[in-house]
Amino acid sequence: MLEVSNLRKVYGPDPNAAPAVADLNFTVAEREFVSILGSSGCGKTTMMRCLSGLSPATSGEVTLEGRKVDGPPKDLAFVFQDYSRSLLPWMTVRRNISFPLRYKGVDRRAADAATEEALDAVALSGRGDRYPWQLSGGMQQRVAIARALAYRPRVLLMDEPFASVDAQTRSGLEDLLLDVWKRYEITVLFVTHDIDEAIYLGDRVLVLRPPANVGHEVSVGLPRPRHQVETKREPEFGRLRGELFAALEHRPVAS
Ligand SMILES: Nc1ncnc2c1ncn2[C@@H]1O[C@H](COP(=O)(O)OP(=O)(O)OP(=O)(O)O)[C@@H](O)[C@H]1O
Repeated sequence: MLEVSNLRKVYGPDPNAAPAVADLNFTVAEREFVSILGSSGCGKTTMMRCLSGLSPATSGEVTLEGRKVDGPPKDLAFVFQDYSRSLLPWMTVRRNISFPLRYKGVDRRAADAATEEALDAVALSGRGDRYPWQLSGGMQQRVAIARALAYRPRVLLMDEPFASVDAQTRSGLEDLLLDVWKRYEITVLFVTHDIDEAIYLGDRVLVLRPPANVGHEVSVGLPRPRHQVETKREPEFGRLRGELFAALEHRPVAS
C-alpha cells in the first residue's frame, strides 16, 4: 500500500550536495508493522518527513495506494518524539484530540465520539478535561497516540515516539500500540534506535545506512500476541538481535 521508489532528499539549493536520503526503495503491505532502525543522523527523520508529505523529495517518489504523496495525505497520521511540542498547552486533552478532526470537517458529534473512543483506547477516559501539562510524559504521549487514532488513519508514521519516556512506561506504550494497531487495522512505520523495541513490535525490521537507504532487512517470525518477557526470551529473539546489531555496525551478518 505504501511504496517508496528511488527516494532522494538533498537539503539546500545545491542538488549535488551530500544527500540525507539516497536510493531509498521499499514497500509496506496493508496492516503491516514495519520497524526502522538506523544510526543517528542517517536520515530517518528526513525519510519520515518525505513519506508524510511534509517535506518534498528532491527526486524519486512515495505513493500511498497508488497515489503520489505530494502533501500530507488525509489517510495518514504521525506521532513524533517530542510530545511536549506536539500537544497544544492551552487546549484540554479532549480539545487536543478533537481539534484536527473538526479542522478536517468532521461534525461535532462524530468528532466527540471518535475522541472518547480514542481516549478509552489509550486508557485516559477520565483525563479528557485535563491540560497536557497536568499529565505525566507517558500520559502526554498516550494523548498524542489517541489524537492520531481518532483521526482514523490507515497509515501511522511514528518517529522515535517513546524515546523520552522511562523504560517501564515505554513497555506499556509498546503493548498499547500493538493493541491499537491490531484493533484499528492500521499500517505502521515505526522509527526507533532500540533494537529490542524494533523486533518486539515489528513484522519486519529495516536497517537504514547513511545516507538513508535499506542496508539490511529481517522478517520477524515471532508469534503474536507478543509478551514483554516471554517473547524476549525466545532464542529467535536473541538471534535477530545479533543479526541487527551486526547490520547496524556494518559488520558482515552471520546467517
Ligand atoms: N532542515 C535541515 N537542513 C539541512 N540539513 C538537515 C536538515 N535536517 C536534517 N539535516 C541533515 O540531514 C541528515 C539526516 O538527518 P536526520 O535528522 O534525518 O537523521 P536521523 O537519522 O533522524 O537522526 P537522529 O536519529 O539523530 O534523529 C543529517 O546530516 C542532518 O544534519
